[in-house]
Amino acid sequence: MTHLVFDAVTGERGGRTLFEGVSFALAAGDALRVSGANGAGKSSLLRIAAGLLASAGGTVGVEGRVAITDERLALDRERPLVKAIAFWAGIDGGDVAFALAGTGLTDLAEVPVRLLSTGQRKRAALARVEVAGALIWLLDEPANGLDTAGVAMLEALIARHRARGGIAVVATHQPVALPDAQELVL
Ligand SMILES: Nc1ncnc2c1ncn2[C@@H]1O[C@H](COP(=O)(O)OP(=O)(O)OP(=O)(O)O)[C@@H](O)[C@H]1O
Repeated sequence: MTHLVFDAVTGERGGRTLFEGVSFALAAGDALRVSGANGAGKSSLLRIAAGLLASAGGTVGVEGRVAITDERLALDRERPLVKAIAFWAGIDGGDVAFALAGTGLTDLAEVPVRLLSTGQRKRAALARVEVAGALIWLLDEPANGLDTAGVAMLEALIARHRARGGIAVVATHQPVALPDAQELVL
């Protein structure tokens, strides 16, 4: 069964302890909101969950494929958006049209990634996560740069992901509605 479990996890960066004793258990359909001051370690926690950074203590249990978004956009800047997303669909097998529609980007399909606005780039990052078909979404400040409609789109996307058995971990300073989410303050 899909799950993401932290048991007394310690996060360190550059020899400095950012957090310790962090525990939570997420199963299919669950969400976790991670908040905390700048530098508290939210991004580091997501990177530990993704297996990109080693924890300095405790155990992490992951069952299911993981997709992470951070400030970098893992899309080819020179390609039209639809082709850049399709590159990942080619690897991961997702539905490009569905991902673009779900993020409100259908009309921008032919625009090169480098010409997208800040909010459109944020939407494109979500389309890339959607197309990855992963069950565990790790979203780092996904609402930054999104307008009101964009935040509503994000909320709907996460709700749909959870309804089909996905897990969402959302590190955010913004008010993003995550019904029945667990809360973690670092
Ligand atoms: N590669 C690294 N080497 C050493 N220290 C790092 C490295 N990356 C991040 N840090 C430090 O780790 C701390 C936590 O960073 P992190 O990005 O996880 O925090 P955050 O809670 O996501 O912050 P923000 O709200 O500003 O995005 C910061 O003090 C940062 O300077």
